[in-house]
Amino acid sequence: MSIFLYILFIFPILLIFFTNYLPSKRKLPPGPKGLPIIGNLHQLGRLLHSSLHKLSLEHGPVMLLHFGVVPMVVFSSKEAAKEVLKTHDLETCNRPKLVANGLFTHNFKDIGFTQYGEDWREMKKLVGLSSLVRKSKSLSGIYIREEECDLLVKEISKSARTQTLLDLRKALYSFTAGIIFRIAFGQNFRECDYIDMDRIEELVQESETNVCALAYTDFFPTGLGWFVDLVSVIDEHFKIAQPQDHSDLVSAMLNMINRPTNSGYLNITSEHLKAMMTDVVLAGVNAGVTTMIWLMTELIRHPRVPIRSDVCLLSVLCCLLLPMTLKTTDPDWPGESHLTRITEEDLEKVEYLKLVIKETFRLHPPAPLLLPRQTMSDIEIQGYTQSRAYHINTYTIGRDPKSWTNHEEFIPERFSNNLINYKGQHFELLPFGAGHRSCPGMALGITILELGLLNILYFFDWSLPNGMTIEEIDMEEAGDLNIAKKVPLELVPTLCHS
Ligand code: HEM
Repeated sequence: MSIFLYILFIFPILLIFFTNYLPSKRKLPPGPKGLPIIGNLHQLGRLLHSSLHKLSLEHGPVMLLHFGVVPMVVFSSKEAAKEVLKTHDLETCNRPKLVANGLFTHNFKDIGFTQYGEDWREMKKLVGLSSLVRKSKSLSGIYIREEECDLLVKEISKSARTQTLLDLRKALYSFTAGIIFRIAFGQNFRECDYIDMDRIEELVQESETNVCALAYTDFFPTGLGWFVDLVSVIDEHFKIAQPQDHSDLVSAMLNMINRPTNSGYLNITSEHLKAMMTDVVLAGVNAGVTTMIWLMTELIRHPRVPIRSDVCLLSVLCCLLLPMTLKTTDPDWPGESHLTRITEEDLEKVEYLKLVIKETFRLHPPAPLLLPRQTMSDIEIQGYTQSRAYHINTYTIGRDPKSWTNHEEFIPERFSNNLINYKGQHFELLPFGAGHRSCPGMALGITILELGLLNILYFFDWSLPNGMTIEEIDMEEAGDLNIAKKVPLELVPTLCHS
């Protein structure tokens, strides 16, 4: 019995103690002193990125902490991020198996949390390069986005006509989820009764919290029945008798069952499907909506020169440049009989919007710590030996005074005279990460973001509810992986084009 106890409890504790707390020959990064067993957990608040930001100001851009017994290095400078994500890309593209090892998404059958290897490569290809991109670039993808833009504009014009408050997040959520569901799963949630759209936002938040809280339950309840009825989605794909059509993700995955890969056969199971759908909904919908809300909040907070005049200029530019393409008799369409539909080509004409998006990403990266990574072999970063799990704090990097003047201010023009973009080559701005584990949905994510924003800025003027001042806008953050505005952004839209 005592040997059993030793093996089960005492031996692992001693092992952790010796490996983590006793002096090591390696040069380890500095960091706040922790307590036995709980490590630095007592120094971390509700918002992890914000706690790490404060700690890094004290301990430097490479910092070692212990999340309980798990050692974690946090990189908070663009130089460290560059070294780790560029120089050591392949060695550092694994995901750590965190505390609740094995409890993560469907036994690591998803993309985001799975280990580097053949399965991951095949799954990532599916989201990043093949079906999703093909579909999103195809005519049907463009058509889906146009339809969803129309629905968004009509929904908002109802509030504009009655001058009632609108919870912008709700409208943008159904716009974004509408596009992602139709492109990724081939399902229009408005037309099928097995997708509970009213609960989807709530459930996405809930599942994200579960991932982060490392709850000792199954993170994503089996069957995904609470979210989307997977069996119905698959049935629907067979029912439509379209075995040749691999244009959406589910069709493409069904097509991959038992397809040979470089290392034998990739057995796509229903676990893979569930995990992939969870990834796409969590990663694809939330980050975009969060960014649109932060951007609108910042625009409302900055009505003065130079921001205000530039936002006006944006509208003026839109008026001048966007073509009046169609006529409509639709009574719900804002304005008179002309339907000025924003097309995807118009996105190239509104340069200022792109600057505003970059500035929003800088100050409010939707996933400020990216997803955690782990080195696959010992490497040296910024003079320290590194063979541990690590986070990159893009929140701190986006506010680093060495990279940004007036770093706390919202100034989109800072991007007008430089080439910094968010595609993973400039390590001071990493909203999509960089390297092998960067976001495969970036192109689609950006298109949805720009389209949604241009539609709501072009057709409507936005104001705060009666009596509310800019100073009263609450900027508190909430969330775990995805950091959103805590208090809903409720605004009154007014039609501005007829
Ligand atoms: C504005 C929109 C989006 C933002 C800001 C965003 C951001 C991110 C970030 C920061 C990561 C972690 C990257 C890293 O650790 O280096 C990520 C990963 C991921 N994203 Fe996105 N994302 C967006 C849209 C999308 C969309 C539309 C999809 C799919 C339809 C998607 C699918 C994924 C997946 C599957 C991963 C995991 C990749 C891996 O681990 O290999 N994302 N995203």
